[in-house]
Amino acid sequence: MALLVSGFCILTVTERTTKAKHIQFLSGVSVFAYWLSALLWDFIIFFISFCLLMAVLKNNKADIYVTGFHFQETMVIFNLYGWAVIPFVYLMSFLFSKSTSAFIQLLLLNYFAGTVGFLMGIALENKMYTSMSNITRSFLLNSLLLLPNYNLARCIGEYTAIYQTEILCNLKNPPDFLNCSKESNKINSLKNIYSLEEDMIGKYLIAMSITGFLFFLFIFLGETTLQRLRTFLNQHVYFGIYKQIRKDIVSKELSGKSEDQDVQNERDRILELPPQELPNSTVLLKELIKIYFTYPVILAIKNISLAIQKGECFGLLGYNGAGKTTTFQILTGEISATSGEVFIDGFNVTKNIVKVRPRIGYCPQFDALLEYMTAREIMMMYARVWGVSEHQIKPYVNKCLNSLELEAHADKLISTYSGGNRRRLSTAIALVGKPSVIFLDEPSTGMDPAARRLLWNTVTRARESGKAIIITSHSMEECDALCTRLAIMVQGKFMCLGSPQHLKNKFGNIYILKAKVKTEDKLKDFKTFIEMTFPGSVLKHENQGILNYYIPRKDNGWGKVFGTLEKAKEQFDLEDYSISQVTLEQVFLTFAYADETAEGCEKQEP
Ligand SMILES: Nc1ncnc2c1ncn2[C@@H]1O[C@H](COP(=O)(O)OP(=O)(O)OP(=O)(O)O)[C@@H](O)[C@H]1O
Repeated sequence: MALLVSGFCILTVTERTTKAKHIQFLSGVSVFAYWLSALLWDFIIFFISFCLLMAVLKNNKADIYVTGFHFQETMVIFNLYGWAVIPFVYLMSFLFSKSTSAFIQLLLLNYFAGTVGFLMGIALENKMYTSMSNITRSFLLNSLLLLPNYNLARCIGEYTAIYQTEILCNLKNPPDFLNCSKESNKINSLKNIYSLEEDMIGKYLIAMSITGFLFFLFIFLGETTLQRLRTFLNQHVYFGIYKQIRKDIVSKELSGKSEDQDVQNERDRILELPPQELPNSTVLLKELIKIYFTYPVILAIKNISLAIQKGECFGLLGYNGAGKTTTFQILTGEISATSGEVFIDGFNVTKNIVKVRPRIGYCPQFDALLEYMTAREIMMMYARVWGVSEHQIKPYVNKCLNSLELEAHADKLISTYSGGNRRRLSTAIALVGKPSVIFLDEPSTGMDPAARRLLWNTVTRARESGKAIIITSHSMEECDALCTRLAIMVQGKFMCLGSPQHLKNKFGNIYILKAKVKTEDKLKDFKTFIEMTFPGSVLKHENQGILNYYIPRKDNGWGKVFGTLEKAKEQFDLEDYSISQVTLEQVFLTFAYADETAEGCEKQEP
């Protein structure tokens, strides 16, 4: 039994750690429905296993458990055990982050609760521990009642003892060690088997009925109230203490003031908004701070403010550890902010998460997929959860699968998918239903160029249909292609904000010149020519006659640069040349420099 029931933790741990549960909540599944359906399903498995066990007992002529009314009694014991132990395993599974270790440790716990617990219970009842006070003894005995496997073992133990005695007392010559007249009296009043008397199973059955309900209640409270308690502690206790003892860091790092004019303008605009206008943006972050109170304390988000409207695709760029995923986790209600407010479609994420969840589509950084389903099945499940009507589900799912060219893999198990196909499917799930905001955390990781283009088209179509999209990516090409606005995050702060073109114009105050000189003897002259004609130009790279220059834009228009290079082409025997504007990647790299050189750093313009 311990082996069977401990297995029920595998899915709950997997779905929690892979975030598949979070995605289901975002799709509109209520906490109650999620756990109740898990309980019902596992109970069906448990019941089938119980029936098989009964068949084995019957086959082995273990009549005291199966024949006549005994079958009903065995059924009551096992069903109440199932009712208690399944929520118990679910509750315990919250302590683990790996399904395999959860399974092994719960297996040991359940096994020893049933064996060692059983022996302990008997020893305590028989007052073998003479030095123990009665209070301690009854405390330990009552504590053991919290363990479903202990209750099962005691029920089976008492039950077997009663009926075994009955059989022996009915023999012609009952054994002498049994006081059969007394035992028969007890057995004759069969109703007593459920009584609360000692040697009867009543109290264990009651314990299982109550604990099953309590465990389920704790799970429900853990999913709802615990999150609120954690938020309260973070916002009012830990942050309050931190503000007192680290005033210097709070005033320097968390003030929210920015060196960058665009970031500061956005912040001022949001702070000046009257409270009744705050909910008008599709996504609004107001003075958002997230601190992880670990050792050492991590300032993951340092007071950022941002408003995103319908039809916008906003890119959140930054190096590993900049705070992008943390921002997403707060926006989707997975974790709470330490300070500040976040609104989605006018609803405060912290205070009204139930209303916020169905407005969000989320493709997390690591695929939150249920490996044992096919793409079609999982899409149908989410479509159903989103409320797509039953007769439309099939065409709807086909359309979604087609849009990311997944139909060829639609009926294969997800566990057999390649990394790129998993990302495609995760993105398709984020787009299911009618979310007004879609969060895509590095959606194109591992995709081939064709799949990436397909993704871009799908995202652009979603944006044009009026959804707000927030995307993180390490591909600057992708951000350039998709984003209407973007921000570069460094160590939890926005360092710049605006459209890709605006940022290129603002920070890319250089041209990039690539030229190939045919003959070696003209190379030196060409270099001197460039340095004289464009003072301040820098030779970034040289290889086999190919020169790569950064030319300052100041006083040098496109016309002047092209005109000069056209003349130089003949004069210095250039095989070819190209002039381009700075790329988004180069803008991004300037902030990398800032990230590496200083904490809470300022940007270095190229
Ligand atoms: N659960 C956590 N506990 C403690 N610190 C955390 C936790 N999650 C994130 N951090 C820290 O917060 C900071 C921001 O992390 P985050 O995952 O948001 O970065 P990111 O920009 O998404 O990085 P990547 O591009 O690698 O995904 C990092 O310093 C990280 O170590």
